[in-house]
Amino acid sequence: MTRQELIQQIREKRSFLCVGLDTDLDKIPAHLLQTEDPVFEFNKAIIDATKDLCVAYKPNVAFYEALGPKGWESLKKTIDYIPAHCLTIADAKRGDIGNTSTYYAKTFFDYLNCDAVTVAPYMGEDSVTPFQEFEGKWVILLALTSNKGALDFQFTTDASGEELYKKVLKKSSKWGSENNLMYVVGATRAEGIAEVRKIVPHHFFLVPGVGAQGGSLEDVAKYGWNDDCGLLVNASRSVIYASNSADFAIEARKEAQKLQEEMAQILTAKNF
Ligand SMILES: O=c1ccn([C@@H]2O[C@H](COP(=O)(O)O)[C@@H](O)[C@H]2O)c(=O)[nH]1
Repeated sequence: MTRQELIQQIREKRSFLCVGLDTDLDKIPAHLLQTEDPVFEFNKAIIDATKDLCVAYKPNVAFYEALGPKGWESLKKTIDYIPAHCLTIADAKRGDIGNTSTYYAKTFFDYLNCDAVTVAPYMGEDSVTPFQEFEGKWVILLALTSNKGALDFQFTTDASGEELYKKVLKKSSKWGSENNLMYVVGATRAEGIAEVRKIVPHHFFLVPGVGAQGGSLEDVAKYGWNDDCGLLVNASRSVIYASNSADFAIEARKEAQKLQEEMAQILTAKNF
């Protein structure tokens, strides 16, 4: 999906919601465990219930890999099931020496046919650019993460007082363009979102941390907005585990709809 197509979807659906598919066998309704592929059955019901309310889905690969070959099968079936009008993000946080990164990229872009993959920048340019050689695909680079451990490295400063995450942004923004590179910026770091936006005014941000982690959608929009919206706000647990009974998809839809309605108000207030 191109940047223009993504922007068009945001305009039409009045939403910049990404639904996170962190599908956990211990949390899904018990009746699904009797089916051939509980993970896929759960995801299918969530996708059917929310596909008009969101512009992206983000399966977190860890939840699938932990199940071995069966998990990979569920992941592939899920990605194939996501409609083409939604961006498909593999949250895999990969990155290695160049030839290995190429094979990670082949896995997520060629084999699984995802639109985007999350990549960790720690190993530098040659670990990231192999992902960018895939036409029409996106790298979503970890910039300022939502977790407590972000303080361990990302906020450390050099002699000039500049934080590491700012260096990552300045350098990595030269490796791609706003048409193939986005950044992960945590919703739990409202003041940081504004700083990131100053350094990369045109790129899209994937923003986890609204919902279960307590980030504020209002603050994300206040500090992260750009002329093209520039935001994909992810919610995983607060949407997909709204209920663990037979009504789970109905309740997931209600949670997604609350977020979509708040997003529609923001988009309208911004004359978008
Ligand atoms: O900084 C980051 C980067 C990635 N994540 C991922 O996003 C979702 C958030 O799930 P919730 O249930 O909505 O909290 C999850 O897959 C994380 O691994 C993040 O939270 N923060």
